[in-house]
Amino acid sequence: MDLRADLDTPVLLKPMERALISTKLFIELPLGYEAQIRPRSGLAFKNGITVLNSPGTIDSDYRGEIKVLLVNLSTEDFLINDGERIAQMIISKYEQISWLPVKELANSQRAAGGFGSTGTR
Ligand SMILES: O=c1ccn([C@H]2C[C@H](O)[C@@H](COP(=O)(O)OP(=O)(O)OP(=O)(O)O)O2)c(=O)[nH]1
Repeated sequence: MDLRADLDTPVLLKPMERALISTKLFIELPLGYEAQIRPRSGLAFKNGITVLNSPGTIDSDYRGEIKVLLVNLSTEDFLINDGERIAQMIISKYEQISWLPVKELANSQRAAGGFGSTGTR
C-alpha cells in the first residue's frame, strides 16, 4: 500500500538532507509479521528521493506512529506536501527461530567463500 505524508506544513528537503515524515498511521500487526517501508521508484528516479533506512522495519509490537525516513540524494530542493505518496509498505511474515549455539557448522561447497569468490567480477 502507498504511504502518504500527513503534514500540517510542507517539509523542504535540501540536497543530502533527511527528515522523518509523519503518516498519522498506527497499526497493530499479529506476532510473526512485520511491515516493510520501501521507496517509490518514481520519486527515486525522477527526484532522487528515497527511504534512507530501506527497508524500514515496523515491528509487530510497535504501537507508535509509522514514520518514513526520507533522504534527498539529488542536487535540487524537494518539497514534500501534505497527502503526497512518499513510500510504500508491505506486510511480511517471518520465521521465528530458536537459536542454538554450536562449536562448528556443517560443511558446504561454498564454505566461507563470498563477496565475489566464484568469479572475476
Ligand atoms: O522507517 C521506520 C522504521 C521504524 N519505525 C518505527 C517502528 C519500529 O518498530 C520502531 C523501531 O524501529 P527499528 O527497530 O528500526 O529501530 P532501532 O533503530 O533498532 O531502535 P529501537 O528498536 O531501539 O527503537 O520504529 C518507523 O516508524 N519507521
